[in-house]
Amino acid sequence: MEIGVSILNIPMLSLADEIEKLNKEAIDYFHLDVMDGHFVENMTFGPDIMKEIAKVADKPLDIHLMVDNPKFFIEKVLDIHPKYVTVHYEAFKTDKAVFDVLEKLRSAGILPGLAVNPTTPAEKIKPFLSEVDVLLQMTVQPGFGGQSFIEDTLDNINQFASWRQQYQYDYVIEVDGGINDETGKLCVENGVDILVLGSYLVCAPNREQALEKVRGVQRKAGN
Ligand SMILES: O=C(CO)[C@@H](O)[C@H](O)COP(=O)(O)O
Repeated sequence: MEIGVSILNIPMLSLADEIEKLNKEAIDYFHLDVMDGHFVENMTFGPDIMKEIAKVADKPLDIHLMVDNPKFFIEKVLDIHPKYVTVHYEAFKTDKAVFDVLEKLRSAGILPGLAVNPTTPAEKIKPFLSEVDVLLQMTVQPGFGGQSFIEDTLDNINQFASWRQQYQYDYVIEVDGGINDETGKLCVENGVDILVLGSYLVCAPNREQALEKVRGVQRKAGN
């Protein structure tokens, strides 16, 4: 099990300091939520800020594009070499457009991811599973941090885990939204590999303890 930290709930003006602090914590990725105010009703940052983040972050970047026009952003982040770039299934009008963008990422040396909103049935994602390295199941409606985990999303998670086994796919399953030690445990028990921690970690009075709680639970479960 790996841990990404979503920086969405960090005040923008303290981003550099907070990233420096988070560099010292036992996390595996910085999860960057890019929002354009169209695909979701919130706006965050664009390529220039991500380039600044890349200069201070010493963990791999996991970019989550909650935008209508992912191609625009992809072109502009190639030179910061993120590990993953994840686009939303719901942002595309045709399956071909989804395949094209996943291929574009792979040919640029970036591991392609597909994100799924809580209400999107797993069946819709099935055609793309052989082409993705990360399957990001949103466990809240995307747009804002601090929401509660939607338990119904466990159905999709189970389905993705079972198809992975059945068809020998090798994508990792990531969850994002409302993740804490308890919901994280539930997710890992259902086949999740990467937990994105947002407000649970960023707003914790003691981040090390908060992380230890999540890692401790997983250790007991043997993951
Ligand atoms: O992408 C999103 C929300 O759209 C997430 O990354 C949240 O930022 C996670 O924050 P918490 O729900 O854990 O507070």
